[in-house]
Amino acid sequence: MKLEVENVSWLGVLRGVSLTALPGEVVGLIGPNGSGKSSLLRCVYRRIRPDDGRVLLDGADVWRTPAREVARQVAVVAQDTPADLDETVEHVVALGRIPHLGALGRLSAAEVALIAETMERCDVAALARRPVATLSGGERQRVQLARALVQRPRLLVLDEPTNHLDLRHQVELLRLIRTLGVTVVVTLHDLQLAAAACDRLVVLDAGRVVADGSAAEVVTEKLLREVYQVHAEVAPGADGLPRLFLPLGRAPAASPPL
Ligand SMILES: Nc1ncnc2c1ncn2[C@@H]1O[C@H](COP(=O)(O)OP(=O)(O)OP(=O)(O)O)[C@@H](O)[C@H]1O
Repeated sequence: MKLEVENVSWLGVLRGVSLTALPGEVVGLIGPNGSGKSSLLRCVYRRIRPDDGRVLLDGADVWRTPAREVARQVAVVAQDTPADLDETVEHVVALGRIPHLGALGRLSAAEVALIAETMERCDVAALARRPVATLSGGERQRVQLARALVQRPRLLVLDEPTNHLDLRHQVELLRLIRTLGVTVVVTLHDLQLAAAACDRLVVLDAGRVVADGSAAEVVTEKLLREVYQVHAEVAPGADGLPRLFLPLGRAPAASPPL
């Protein structure tokens, strides 16, 4: 699915934002705290209505499309997804099928199999019978991802999906989203992970797009200095992707103590 954000403004938080995600592209949205990333995602998944501008999914304005139709095509893992704490993991994951259910509201055998397979993929199958309230933050996040994936979306919107995940699960999640073949828009704070995981990066600063391009084009010392106010060294790794060397005030290791 092609996503086009055209000149979107909202409450002074977003100021004329435009971006495009081509079918199957993984687009990373980066920028400092408060720059408008979550607000922009909310406009994309039709949670908030822009004061100006449009969001188009395969050319159709989301606000001229019925909410249920958007819900069938767009899955979201938001930072504020309600947790359904008393429900079991398998119940919460199955909720992802709601936009597709017919009048009887029954899951088909194929849907039950899809739910089981997706729980395996997201490493939550062993937790299936546990109430969500008893899970760790990272486990809950993987449950929300499984719920989004069983929806079989054409556009997947992820707001900081790695923020509770340990290193293994961060790598697995970002690998997984690259294998789905659907369009993905994802916010990430870890610029090195974003560079490795995304086909393209879009940078927001104070509600405006200030850079849009490949990781090598976008993650530069100038960007870190001007947008993040951090003086860091950026050098390409063997794969050509930018590596960040952050000034954390540590001197190089001295000779070992005697
Ligand atoms: N409903 C709202 N009404 C007014 N201001 C809002 C509203 N929602 C968000 N904001 C403000 O808009 C700005 C951008 O918020 P947003 O959550 O989009 O930023 P973000 O880039 O996702 O930040 P973070 O990296 O901290 O998650 C913030 O200053 C926030 O306080």
